[in-house]
Amino acid sequence: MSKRTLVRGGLVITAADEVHADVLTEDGRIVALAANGSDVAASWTADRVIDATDKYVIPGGVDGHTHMEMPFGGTFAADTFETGTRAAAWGGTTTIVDFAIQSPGQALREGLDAWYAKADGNCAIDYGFHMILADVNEDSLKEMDLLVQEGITSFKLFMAYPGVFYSDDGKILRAMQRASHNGGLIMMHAENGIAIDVLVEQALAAGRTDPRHHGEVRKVLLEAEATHRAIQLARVADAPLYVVHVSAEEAVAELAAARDMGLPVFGETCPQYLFLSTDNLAEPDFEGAKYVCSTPLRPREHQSALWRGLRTNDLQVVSTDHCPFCFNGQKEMGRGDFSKIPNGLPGVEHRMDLLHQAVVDGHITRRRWIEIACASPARMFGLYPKKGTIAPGADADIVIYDPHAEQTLSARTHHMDVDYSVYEGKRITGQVETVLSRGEVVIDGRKYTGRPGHGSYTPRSTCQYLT
Ligand SMILES: NC(=O)NCCC(=O)O
Ligand SMILES: [Zn+2]
Ligand SMILES: [Zn+2]
Repeated sequence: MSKRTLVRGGLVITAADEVHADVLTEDGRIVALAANGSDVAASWTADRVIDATDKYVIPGGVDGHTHMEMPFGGTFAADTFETGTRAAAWGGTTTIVDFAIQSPGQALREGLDAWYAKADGNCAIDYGFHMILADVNEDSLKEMDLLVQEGITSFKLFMAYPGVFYSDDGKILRAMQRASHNGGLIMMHAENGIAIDVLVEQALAAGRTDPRHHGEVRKVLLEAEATHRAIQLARVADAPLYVVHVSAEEAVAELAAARDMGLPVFGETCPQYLFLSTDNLAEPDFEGAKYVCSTPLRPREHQSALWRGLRTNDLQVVSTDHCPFCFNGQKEMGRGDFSKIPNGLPGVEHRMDLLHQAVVDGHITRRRWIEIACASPARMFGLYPKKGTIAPGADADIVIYDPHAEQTLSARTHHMDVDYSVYEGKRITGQVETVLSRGEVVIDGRKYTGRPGHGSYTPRSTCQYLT
C-alpha cells in the first residue's frame, strides 16, 4: 500500500526559488508540487495532511561534516550515531556525512567497515561517509579508487595533528594526484601542525596553560599559510580541493584568490566561527575549554569576512564539524595543559536555526540559507537532487519551519548527548516544527517520532560542482 503525505499551505524555499506551493510525497519521495489553492493541489488526497500555513517548507539540512563517536585525544566524541542523528533530526538536518577513520597502519577498508558497523541500525536520519586518510601509502592510494566506486567520494587529509592524522606535503601531493584520476575530492584540514606544535611546547614551557592559549598558538598566519600551500599542491596535482572549517579572514582571502583564478577550490565554515570568538576561549575558571576546537575560534573581527565569503560564494558550505566532548570528564582532561583538551564542539542540532537567525539578522537571504545548508553540501558531496532540494523525484526530506517561533538554546533543552551548550542562553527567532525523513515523520510538532535504524546509508556520486 502506498503512503502519501501532503504538506499544504507553506512557503516552499529552495536554493533557487520561493513559491507558495503544496508538496505531495509518496513512498518516501516527493512526487509533485502545485500552487497552493490551485485545482491540481485541491484534488490531491493523502493519508496525512500537514498544515504549513505561515510556515516555511524547506529541504532537510545536509550536514557534510560530523564526527559521531570519534576517537580523539584519548577519549571519544560523546554523541553516538544514535544520539547524534536524533539531535540532528530535532534541528532539521536529515542527512549527515560523517568521517570514517583509517588509523595509521590500517587499510582503508578496515576503518570504513568499522564505521559502517557503528552506524548500521542506529541512525535516525540518512548518512554517508567521507574517509580520513591517516596513512597515505601505495596500498591506501589504490584503495581510494575502490572507495570512490563504492560511494565514498571524498577524503580528508590533515596538515595538523602531527603523530595522529598528519600527512606531510609529499603524502598530500600523492593523495591529490590519485584523486585527480579517480574523481575523489580532497578535504583539507589546513593548519601548519608542525609549527603549531613548536608554539604549543613553548607556551606550556612558559606556563601558559589555559584554554585561551589554544587559540593563541594556532595562529591565523598558520591557517592562511596551510590554506595557500594546500591550494598550490592541488594545482600541481590538477585536483579539486575543499578546505574544511575555515575560520580566518586571511584563509578566506586565499580561497577567494584561487577561485578568482578559476581553480576548483571550495571552502566550508561552521556556525562556531560565525557566532563565537576568542572571547569565549578566554572565559575564566577553565570554562574556555568548552570552546576548544581546531581550527580555533578567532577574534570577532574575522566574522565579517566569513559572512562576506558566504555571500560572495568564496565559501560554499556551512557544516557543523560536530565533535562533542562533555565538560565533565572530557574537556577537563586538559586542566593545566590546554594541549590535552579534546578538540571539538557540539553543534549538529543548531545549524539550521543559527543560519535562520543569520537571515533574520540580515547576513544572508533565505535562499542562500537553504543553499549553504542543504543544496550546496548535497552537490559538493554527490547527493543532489536526491538530497538538498524540494522537487519531484527528490527524497521526501522536508522540514516545516516556523520562522516566527522564539527559542533559547540551552543544554537543559538540547538533545545532543553533551553536558553543556556553546550557545547557552542564545535567543533564536525560528524553530523546526515537523521533519520528514524519506516521507517518515521523525519530528512531529516538536515531538520525536523517529527511531534508530530508520536512517539509511547513502552512497554518493562524485562532487557535482566538477561535472
Ligand atoms: N575540529 C575539531 O576540533 N575536532 C574534530 C576533528 C577535526 O575536524 O579536525
Ligand atoms: Zn579538521
Ligand atoms: Zn572535523
